[in-house]
Parts: sequence; C-alpha cells; structure tokens
Amino acid sequence: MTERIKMASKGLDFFYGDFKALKDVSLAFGENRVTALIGPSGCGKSTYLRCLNRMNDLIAGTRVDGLVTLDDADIYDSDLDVVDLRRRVGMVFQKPNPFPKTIFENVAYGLRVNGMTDKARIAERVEASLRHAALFDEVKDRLHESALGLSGGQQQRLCIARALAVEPQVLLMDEPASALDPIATQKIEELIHVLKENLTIIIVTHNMQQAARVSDVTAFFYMGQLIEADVTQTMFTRPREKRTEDYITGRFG
Ligand SMILES: Nc1ncnc2c1ncn2[C@@H]1O[C@H](COP(=O)(O)OP(=O)(O)OP(=O)(O)O)[C@@H](O)[C@H]1O
Repeated sequence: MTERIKMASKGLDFFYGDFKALKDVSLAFGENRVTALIGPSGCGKSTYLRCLNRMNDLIAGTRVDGLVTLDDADIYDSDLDVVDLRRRVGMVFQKPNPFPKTIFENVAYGLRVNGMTDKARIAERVEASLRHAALFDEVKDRLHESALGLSGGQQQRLCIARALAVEPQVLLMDEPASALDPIATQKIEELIHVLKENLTIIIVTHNMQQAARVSDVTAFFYMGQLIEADVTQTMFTRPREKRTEDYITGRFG
C-alpha cells in the first residue's frame, strides 16, 4: 500500500545571510505518520521545522531555495496566505509559552484570530481542544484563571490545545518535552500517539528513546544535510550510514 504524502521538501536550501544552514534537503512526510528529526546540536533540525510553516520568514536576512509542499501545493507560492498556512501547519515549541491570559482565552485566541465570533461555538471548541490535549479534566474548574498558574507539563498541553483549536492538519513539535519531567513527558508522548490518528506530526527531539517510542519514521540530520530517513525501527537497528549509527549509539552528539 502506498501512503499518501501530506508534506514534502525537495532540494531545500536555507540561508541565514551567507550561512547555508540547510543543504538540498528532500524529505516526505506520510499522512498520519509521526516523523522524528534527530541529529546533533546545530545541524539544522529547528531551521528545517520552521521552513515547513514559514516561521523563518519572520527572521530578517534569511532565504529559502527549493520546494516545500503541503498537499502537493507549494507553500512558498507568492499567492499563498501565510496565516492560513500556519493554521493548517501548527507549531508547539520547546518551552511552554502560554499567553498571560486565562486558560480559556489561550485556546480561544486562535479561533478569534480566524474570525470565529459565536460564543457558544468558541466555548465548544475550547472544551473539545482541551479534551483532545488530555487536559480538560485537570483544568475544567479553573478555565477562567491564569494559564501561568499551571504546571510546566500542563502549560505544554495547553499550548498543544491552543494549536489544535484551529484544526491543523500538520503539527510541528520542536522538542516539546525537553523542559518537562518524566511523567509530564510520558503524557506528551501518549498524546502524540492519539493525535496522529487525525494529524501528521513532525517532532524534533534530542532524546533517542523518545524518537524510538513515538515515531514511525526517523530522519537524521548532520551539518545541514539529511543523511538518511527510514522506518524508525530500521534506523535504530540497521542504519545505512555510519554517521547515523555513531549518533544513535551515542558516539557523538
Ligand atoms: N537566527 C539565526 N541566525 C543565524 N544563524 C542561525 C539562526 N538560527 C540558527 N542559526 C544557525 O543555523 C544552524 C542550525 O541551527 P538550528 O537551530 O536549526 O539547529 P538544531 O539542529 O535545531 O540545533 P539544536 O538541537 O541545538 O536546537 C546553526 O549553525 C545555528 O547557529
């Protein structure tokens, strides 16, 4: 059975000024798959992730060459609505970054930005998103209290709920559990398993066990290049490239 490709990059180069941070990266993401991006610090994982929803556009002096597609359409097309792209390709960052607003308003925010005004519909979507992010039961009695009063793990699940509220098709996660304790990390990993039923997920992680646990496919980056990508189990047992093997067995990184 051939799987459907949800997103892909072809020959992607990325520059910060004169510095070429990504070199000719071609990678495809199967729909409803979790892909882990791994590699040593500074190899370009976060830069690559940010190319997938044009977050790098916000950094002055940067340039992209090559192609990135979502459902076969070029996301760098000059006619493309970037706000709509970021609705379809959501993002969760390393450090939980809730807005200094109530729990409810954090999740409602994106809905309002996208033009939803009906109060009942907003409340319905907020609850559904919090449930989807496995947070609702913990916060249902304090929806109108500040999000900053939540634990780090709860804040991260709130950020996931905020991303889910606008019904993305792809979720980019940049080391979403690296600031969390083991129990909060486990909750995020369990959540990833559930979310992939409806989403295509691309996750940057430094944690090899986490990559092995959560992902279907793993891609290894080194100095701005994609060295190899394969089914996670194969990558962790029989990688083709020596550099991949050295990295996953902890010989460098
Ligand atoms: N805003 C920026 N301006 C200039 N260079 C940058 C910028 N952001 C990243 N870089 C450089 O681009 C390269 C790739 O960085 P990137 O953050 O994508 O790597 P990474 O693999 O995600 O690293 P880490 O695992 O440490 O987060 C590095 O050499 C980094 O110094």
